[in-house]
Amino acid sequence: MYILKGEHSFDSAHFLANYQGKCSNIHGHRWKVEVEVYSESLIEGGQLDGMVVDFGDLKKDIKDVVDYFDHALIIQSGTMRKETLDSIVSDGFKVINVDFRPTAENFSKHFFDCMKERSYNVKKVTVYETPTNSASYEVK
Ligand SMILES: Nc1nc2c(c(=O)[nH]1)N=C([C@H](O)[C@H](O)COP(=O)(O)OP(=O)(O)OP(=O)(O)O)CN2
Ligand SMILES: [Zn+2]
Repeated sequence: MYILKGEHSFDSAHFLANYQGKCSNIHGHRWKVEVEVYSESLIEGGQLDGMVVDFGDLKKDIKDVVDYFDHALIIQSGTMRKETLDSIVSDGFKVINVDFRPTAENFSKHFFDCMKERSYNVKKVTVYETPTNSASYEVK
């Protein structure tokens, strides 16, 4: 099996609601997202001869799905008081509501699904919250 890997990073803030500890506070990360796609065969003929997919196309699609979250405050829907949320939004800050707790684990599944929607055979997605903390979602 052939496996290709691409990565892209984004900077954003989040907090973990209902968490006892410092991560319940709004804080930021440079999240690194690694995406692995697979194929049993290679394209034959033409410009893509000998490739699973052009690295350039893979890179662009990873960047598209990842950059959506760049320089934003990511909030699990329903975990911030409406008044607080309304103030932040009306002051012009970029807020993204997600329907999952914004953990590295949930982001790895989220980006896995995003790349699958773009028709990639996704093998594994790894999300680094810090250089030493990461979570992966993969198919066996
Ligand atoms: N399994 C998970 N555990 C935690 C997650 C997560 O996504 N999955 N996330 C957090 C927090 O978001 C937090 O930012 C991580 O903090 P921490 O583990 O403290 O990491 P640091 O490297 O910043 O720790 P320092 O001790 O400050 O260097 C928590 N857990
Ligand atoms: Zn965090």
